[in-house]
Amino acid sequence: MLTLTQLDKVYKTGTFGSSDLHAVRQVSLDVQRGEVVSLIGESGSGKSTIGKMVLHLLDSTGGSITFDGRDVTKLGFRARRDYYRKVQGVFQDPFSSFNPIYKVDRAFETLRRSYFPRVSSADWRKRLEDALGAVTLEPDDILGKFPHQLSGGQLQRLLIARALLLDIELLVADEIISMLDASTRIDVLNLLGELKGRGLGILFVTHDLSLGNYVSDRVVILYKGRVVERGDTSAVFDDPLHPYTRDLLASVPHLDRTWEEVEVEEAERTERLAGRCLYHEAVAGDGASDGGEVPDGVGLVEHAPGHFVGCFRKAAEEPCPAA
Ligand SMILES: Nc1ncnc2c1ncn2[C@@H]1O[C@H](COP(=O)(O)OP(=O)(O)OP(=O)(O)O)[C@@H](O)[C@H]1O
Repeated sequence: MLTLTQLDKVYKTGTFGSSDLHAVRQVSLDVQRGEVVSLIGESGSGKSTIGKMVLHLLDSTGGSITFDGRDVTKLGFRARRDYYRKVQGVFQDPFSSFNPIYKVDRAFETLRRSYFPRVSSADWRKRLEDALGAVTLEPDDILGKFPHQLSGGQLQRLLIARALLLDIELLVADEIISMLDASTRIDVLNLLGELKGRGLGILFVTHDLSLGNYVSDRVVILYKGRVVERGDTSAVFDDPLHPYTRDLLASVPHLDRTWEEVEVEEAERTERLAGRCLYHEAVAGDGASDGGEVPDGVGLVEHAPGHFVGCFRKAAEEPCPAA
């Protein structure tokens, strides 16, 4: 459904845009219907920039984004409207998504005016109630209220309901639960699970590995704007290959294992992978040059079925440890 191919974003920074900040480098990934793909990385790794490019809130500087085969990087006004029927985003801070001086109903009214001007009031009310029901909100508890009269979790679910009114096929969920308390978090996560069950594709942006592990079918690990590893969630979490992924995972406490057990496992893995780079080994094995050429066009090699890893250097400028 959604395919990013060698997507790039360079921000112009500094006085009069004199410097370049390469925030996203050659990122390739895809999201299919009915699956959750998590984009995981530390702050500044380029996750939100990718989400915003998918949502057409930012222009890319290279590569392509296609939705059902159609390039969506250069949509005109009308085509963009159609795209937003199918693709919507929900962001971290639900409070800033609502204008505090208007009742929350206004967010739905603007949607109705833009997309459903011919729908009767009775029909609209029914659709609204269905969408609110899908996110387990009672219309009478919510409608007619100002944003400050609702909790963060209620507002976040309202935003998801608003997206659902459009019959979306892809949701970009950017850190949508990081501002919610623990009990509301699980409600929203379970809601995402339900929506996925109904065929929605979700690009889930998070810096939280545990969340990524909990919700996703596949994960994409991003470091300094590059994909360093991606694959089925269990493959990446059970056998992290890239040094960055291993560092990330080693820093997460495990409820089911002691630190000692984790340390032994990690020491074994470190010994197995020391001084190696699976990417360059695979490239050399293929008879390709070892000079940083990209054999598959995305800078990753498939180490095991569905499990891809990039060069073991930790930044594009650094030398490969195996070089
Ligand atoms: N509008 C902008 N102009 C210039 N640089 C930007 C802009 N937005 C983001 N950046 C820079 O691009 C890089 C990636 O930022 P981005 O917000 O995509 O990262 P992130 O992984 O989503 O981080 P976080 O989890 O903190 O939101 C960072 O170095 C950031 O400072």
